[in-house]
Amino acid sequence: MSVFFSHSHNKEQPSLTLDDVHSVTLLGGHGKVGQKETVTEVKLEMGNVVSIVGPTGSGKTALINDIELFANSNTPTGRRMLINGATPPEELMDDPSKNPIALITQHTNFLSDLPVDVFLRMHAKIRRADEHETIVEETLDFANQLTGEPIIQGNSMTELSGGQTRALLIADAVIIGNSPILLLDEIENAGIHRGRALELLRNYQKIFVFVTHDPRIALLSDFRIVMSRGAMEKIIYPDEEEAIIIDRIGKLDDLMLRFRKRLWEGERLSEKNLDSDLSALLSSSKETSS
Ligand SMILES: Nc1ncnc2c1ncn2[C@@H]1O[C@H](COP(=O)(O)OP(=O)(O)OP(=O)(O)O)[C@@H](O)[C@H]1O
Repeated sequence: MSVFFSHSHNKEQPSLTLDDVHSVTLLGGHGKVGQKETVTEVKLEMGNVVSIVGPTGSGKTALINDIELFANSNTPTGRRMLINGATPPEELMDDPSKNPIALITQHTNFLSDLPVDVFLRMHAKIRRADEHETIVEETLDFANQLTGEPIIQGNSMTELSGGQTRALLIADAVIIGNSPILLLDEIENAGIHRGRALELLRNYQKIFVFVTHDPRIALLSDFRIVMSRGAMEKIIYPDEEEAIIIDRIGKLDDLMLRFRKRLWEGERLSEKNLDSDLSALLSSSKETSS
């Protein structure tokens, strides 16, 4: 028996409300070829923003699925997931109003064709009756800061674009659902402002776990879990040098976004505008580092 399956980890919590959740612990299992994971224990605490990085097929989605499924040595990875240091009670999985986890992927959708404001008001009345009017506004405002394309309240949920849907799903889970644990699987491809999203999310004390291929999200996280061949291989905390680099990566990213916008607007790219954007980027990087 492995050392981390200690007696205390086998305790089951009697019952738990969303506000009682303080931490999630992952106890390592094995990788795709049965190799034992080098990282045997990871603790995610309230307020943490964490990224999972690694090449395609390295097991990033399998890792967040373990969190979502309350893994208890019963998934292909053999991992275990604990809440507040103990095995979560089964009722958490069965009752959506008690489940502390919201998983949002590129394929998650709302199953409703109601107008946006009607849907949000209905959800808010069920989840947070006493403050439902103000939180609907807060939710829409938050979603609109995440997406480049403002959401029109009267539009039906099914008319939302992919980016708007992802933004509203996140806002709804954070504010109305009040989920303490949010798992976000590659949402960066869905028209969400990444740097801004992280800044905004940090205003809410939650555990945010990003599966990401985006360097900006990975470097802005509190730490990153590096996956390899289905296993958690390393945990990396950003150091001072990375804190400096992130500023430059942000500028490179902004440059790419500018080019993308030009393409969207039907412009033809030219060497001249590439050169002028690159030299503006280089001179602002020099100013920052001097
Ligand atoms: N520890 C493991 N043991 C057994 N199978 C695993 C393990 N980890 C991942 N797998 C399997 O390997 C395949 C690829 O894993 P996964 O989809 O999680 O990779 P990924 O890093 O999310 O890939 P992508 O970046 O392409 O989305 C899946 O079929 C998954 O079930």
